[in-house]
Amino acid sequence: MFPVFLILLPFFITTIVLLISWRKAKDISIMIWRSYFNLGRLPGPKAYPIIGSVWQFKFNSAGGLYKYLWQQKMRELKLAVLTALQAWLGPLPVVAIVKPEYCKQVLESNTLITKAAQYDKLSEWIGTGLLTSTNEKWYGRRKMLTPAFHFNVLKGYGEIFVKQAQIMMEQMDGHADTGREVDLFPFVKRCALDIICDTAMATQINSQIGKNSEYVNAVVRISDMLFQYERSPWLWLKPIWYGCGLGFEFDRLVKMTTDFTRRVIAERRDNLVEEGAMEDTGDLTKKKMAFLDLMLITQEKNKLGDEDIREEVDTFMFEGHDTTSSGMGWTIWLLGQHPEYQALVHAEMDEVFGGDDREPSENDLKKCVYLEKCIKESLRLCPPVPIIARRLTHDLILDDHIIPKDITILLVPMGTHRDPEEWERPTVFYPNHFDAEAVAKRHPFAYFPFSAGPRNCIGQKFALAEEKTVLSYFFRKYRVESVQPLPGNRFVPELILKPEEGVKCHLYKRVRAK
Ligand code: HEM
Repeated sequence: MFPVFLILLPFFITTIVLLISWRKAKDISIMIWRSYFNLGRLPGPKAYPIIGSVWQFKFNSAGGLYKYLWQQKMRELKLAVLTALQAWLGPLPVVAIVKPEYCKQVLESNTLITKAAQYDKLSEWIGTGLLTSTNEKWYGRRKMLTPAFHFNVLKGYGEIFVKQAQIMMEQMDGHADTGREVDLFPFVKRCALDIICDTAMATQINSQIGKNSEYVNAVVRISDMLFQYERSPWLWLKPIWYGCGLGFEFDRLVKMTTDFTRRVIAERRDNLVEEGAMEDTGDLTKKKMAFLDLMLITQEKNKLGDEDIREEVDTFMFEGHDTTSSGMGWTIWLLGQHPEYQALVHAEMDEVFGGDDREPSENDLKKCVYLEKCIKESLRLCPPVPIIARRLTHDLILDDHIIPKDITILLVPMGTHRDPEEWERPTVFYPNHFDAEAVAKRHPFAYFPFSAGPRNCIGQKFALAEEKTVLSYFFRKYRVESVQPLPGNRFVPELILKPEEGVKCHLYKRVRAK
């Protein structure tokens, strides 16, 4: 009996693998077939077999999708408002939706919560943590991690925001009043990275003062490679991905960063044990602790393995620093092009803080109302997460279009945020878009930089508090003039939206009203 079983085992496994691949292949073929018949009435770029529409997109990423979708195509089709588009990424169809009502249908759904295959490569780094998991795993993790973003816990992070903002000011100081331009983006990025390492892992990597550059560079390079992979269908073939060396580089960097996280987790556990702080004493929202501490303390109760914790920490590392640095970078850049709005921010800073360099209290930050409008307006024009992708787990009816099950649907905040039916000045920086009366008149899904519905960004309050704290220091101290406005400095729609040429500015110290 035993040897027969052993002989049959490989056949059994092969059959299962073939069946799974066959079922997957069958589902994909049905979806492609149905897409040919159902998507024809949606506008979109011309597609050819195998290569699809990618030949239309320039391969320097700055030229890509946005330029095509929202400028060229709208002009060609004489469309005032774009509602939805179809395109073919290689042999696979995607539908991009823009109309707020369509976005509502997807984002509010409790069933359309499955991330698209486009996140699979990212999962090789961050695993299937909160961002990439689905169904039961996602529900469990969301419930477990929500207390880490409780108002009381966020208050504790204020100290870290302040400490890192002060270091950023020191680092920038030598670049003010020099008559030379300076790219402020790397400063903001390192500040955001140090903040997330300290809050997520209780670890100071001190990238602002030039430490741990190997880890920092690896995180940056992985993000670049992920975007290169997504927009180049030929790289999806393993022989090409590895043949051109990218695959090996990617695997090496992923191993390096995940090993770093594993080391941090082990050291942190030892510290907590030493401090006698591993006890789960009930209401954890009353304590000030890093996300990692929360997971370690509740590890047994939540049945988490070390690798489960590792993937959540790396998820925060990915989602929690590139996004906020992009948000702060764009806000500085946009205010640097609009001295009239920057003067209003300065007036607010002087009113709230006088000539003081003090740490902003909760109340101070509440009073920075105009600064908040500018941050929100920057997130409108330049949303750090430029594309949100879902795999449809059932057919979706959008007006009279049937979007077939299994297709990838893309929500594109940059398009929705410029809908001329919703925004008074769709393509220009205009902080008054966030006046209370204007907000009340708008469709609730005309603005979703943090996504919306059940899979919204768990870190949005964290992000806004961080941005307000850091920028309140920046605008108390400096006036800024951007060197390159659009179109010279274009959007790079990587996984996170970045300015192609950085945030090049002239920086001036301010004389503050007391
Ligand atoms: C300006 C800053 C930020 C923006 C614009 C932003 C935007 C977003 C968006 C659009 C999503 C949905 C992504 C998708 O469905 O594919 C998301 C999800 C997420 N964000 Fe953020 N984010 C920001 C900051 C942060 C921070 C600071 C953290 C953590 C500290 C964070 C953690 C997460 C996590 C864990 C998810 C997955 C949530 C889930 O699926 O349940 N984000 N974010």
